[in-house]
Amino acid sequence: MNKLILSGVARSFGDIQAVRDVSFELPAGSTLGLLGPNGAGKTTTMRMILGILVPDRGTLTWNGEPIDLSVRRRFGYLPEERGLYAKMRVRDQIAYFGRLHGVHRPDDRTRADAWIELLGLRPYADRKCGELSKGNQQKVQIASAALHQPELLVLDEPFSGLDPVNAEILLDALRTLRTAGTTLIISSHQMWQVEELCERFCIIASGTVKAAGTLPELRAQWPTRVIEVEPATDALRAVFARDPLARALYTNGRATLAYEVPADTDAASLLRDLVAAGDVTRFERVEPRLNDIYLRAVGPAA
Ligand SMILES: Nc1ncnc2c1ncn2[C@@H]1O[C@H](COP(=O)(O)OP(=O)(O)OP(=O)(O)O)[C@@H](O)[C@H]1O
Repeated sequence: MNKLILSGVARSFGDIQAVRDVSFELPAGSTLGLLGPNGAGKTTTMRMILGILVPDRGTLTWNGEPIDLSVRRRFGYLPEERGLYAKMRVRDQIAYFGRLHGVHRPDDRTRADAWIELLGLRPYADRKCGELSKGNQQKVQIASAALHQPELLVLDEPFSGLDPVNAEILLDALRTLRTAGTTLIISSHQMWQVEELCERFCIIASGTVKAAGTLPELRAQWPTRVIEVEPATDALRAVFARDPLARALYTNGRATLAYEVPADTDAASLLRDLVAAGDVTRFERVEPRLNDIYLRAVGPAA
């Protein structure tokens, strides 16, 4: 099966160990959310996947081949530091980056126009890139990275700086790529967008993998249960307070109590105790969200 494999990858810069030990496998056609606090080593990992940085240790392969220049030409990259030719016009710029990756004329312009439509850039197509807002420049750069229909598209913080409408437009474009079978690696601090888009997640902190897998796999490793109860009264809070292992979580606009309880808690007897203590309008065992899993996985590194 075609896939990306990172095995024991490490990279330092002088005394700084940016990536200590990262291993994961990503089947071709799937979508990976690469998560981690600032300085975790995400960009360094992405640069090694793209063959821009050489690892000090470990191996990286795409469909069994080492990632050399010929493989790298089939990849696309939105780097963290954005860079466009300020004086070039939007359509020309997107087409130019496509040609650099082997898209011939007139396909370059046809594809550029399709991306301009997809990302809502039509009003800016003939404007110079330097005249566009930061968010629109970012969309131009995403189109430039994707024009040659890369096998693997790596996007470093693609949602940062986009307003909610543009973030939704980008999310739609990425869903289209996903449906077309493009393998996607996305680093982001925007949890709900990553949760919505990605099938797999790799959470790294201090250059090592803290948790990896699909959301059901990550949830299966979650050691406790989360219980939500309404209304949020002191009488119901007091029931949880009797269990020294119960820990209060969020309160959803103060209407809901959410507690983490040990996995072997007897939910039926907990519900009986709550009903005996007060009026319970809702009692639900909820699955932890990606954000909860992230916070637990990165721990003090966050
Ligand atoms: N070229 C470099 N020279 C020296 N140190 C570097 C270099 N690139 C990265 N680092 C250091 O390596 C560590 C990991 O950086 P990296 O950019 O990979 O993290 P990140 O997870 O992408 O962070 P962020 O979310 O803030 O973008 C940091 O301590 C960073 O300062």
